[in-house]
Amino acid sequence: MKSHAPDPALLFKAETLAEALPYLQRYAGATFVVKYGGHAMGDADAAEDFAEDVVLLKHVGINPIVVHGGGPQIGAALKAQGIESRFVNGLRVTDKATMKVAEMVLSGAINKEIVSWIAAEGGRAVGISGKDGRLVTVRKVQSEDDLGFVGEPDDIDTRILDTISKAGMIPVVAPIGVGPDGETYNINADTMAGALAIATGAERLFLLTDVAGVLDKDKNLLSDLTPVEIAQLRVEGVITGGMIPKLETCIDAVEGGVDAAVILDGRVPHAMLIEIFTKEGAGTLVRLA
Ligand SMILES: Nc1ncnc2c1ncn2[C@@H]1O[C@H](COP(=O)(O)OP(=O)(O)O)[C@@H](O)[C@H]1O
Ligand SMILES: CC(=O)N[C@@H](CCC(=O)OP(=O)(O)O)C(=O)O
Repeated sequence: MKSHAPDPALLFKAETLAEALPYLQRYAGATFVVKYGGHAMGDADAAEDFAEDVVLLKHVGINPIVVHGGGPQIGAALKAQGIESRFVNGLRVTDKATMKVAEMVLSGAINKEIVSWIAAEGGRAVGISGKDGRLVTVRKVQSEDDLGFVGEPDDIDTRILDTISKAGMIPVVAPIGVGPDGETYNINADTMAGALAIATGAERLFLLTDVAGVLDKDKNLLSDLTPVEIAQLRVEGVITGGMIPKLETCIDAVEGGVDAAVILDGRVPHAMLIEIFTKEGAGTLVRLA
């Protein structure tokens, strides 16, 4: 197990711990929702750094809530079983057989793996999905093509999250919800994280992915964006693919009361701490203005 003593020189760009202290204490009591994407879960070192960061946040009085993805891992498991996957607007068409595999991968494998990483760093995590404690009740996503068991959060009951956080533990949530009649639904992990950030009154939403943040047409990092600027980038065709729903989630979050949403590279060591505790920051920060 690594030491949790923060290295002020490395992490906080401060000369002394005293200089770093105001940064550390600034967010005490706040809730941060951290979405760890399937693409960001690269190697073991990245996972260890991620878990270490989450544990450190808890140590300094922040309530981290982890929401994880697992798209590539679900894809691999489906392929191994000879089940074809199809996406419509970035959402996986989910029939009963696909849902079974997705739940096995998300709730059974990835969720518990993240709980183990956090335990290895000295933290206490509780792995759940949106079904537990009826955390997330969904409505079926309506689309021209029937997407099957794909849901979007309709009603969120945060009591289970509050209970876990207040007990000094870290909730780790798989992007699965319960339908009105108790059926299991697949939810896009970004959407799930955004909805939980709004429902918990989170101060920050972090979306950890596999790029440095939002890049402009010359591939330079855009460090700050407003919803108006995002709309402009979409018109210019600079934002495509998976970045579109990601930024829509950020806009929904900040319009829903989250102070800022940040897209950053989960493969970079301690990217989240650098963003939170240094003046330079990391990734792309989305704010209302
Ligand atoms: N302007 C842009 N800046 C950065 N990434 C972009 C941009 N436009 C599209 N992308 C794509 O969005 C991807 C991130 O979305 P996605 O693959 O859905 O992430 P995740 O699996 O982590 O949720 C990047 O890897 C990149 O290929
Ligand atoms: C409905 C839907 O598409 N659900 C996603 C849930 C996982 C996810 O979103 O994972 P990433 O963040 O790693 O992409 C899926 O089945 O892939």
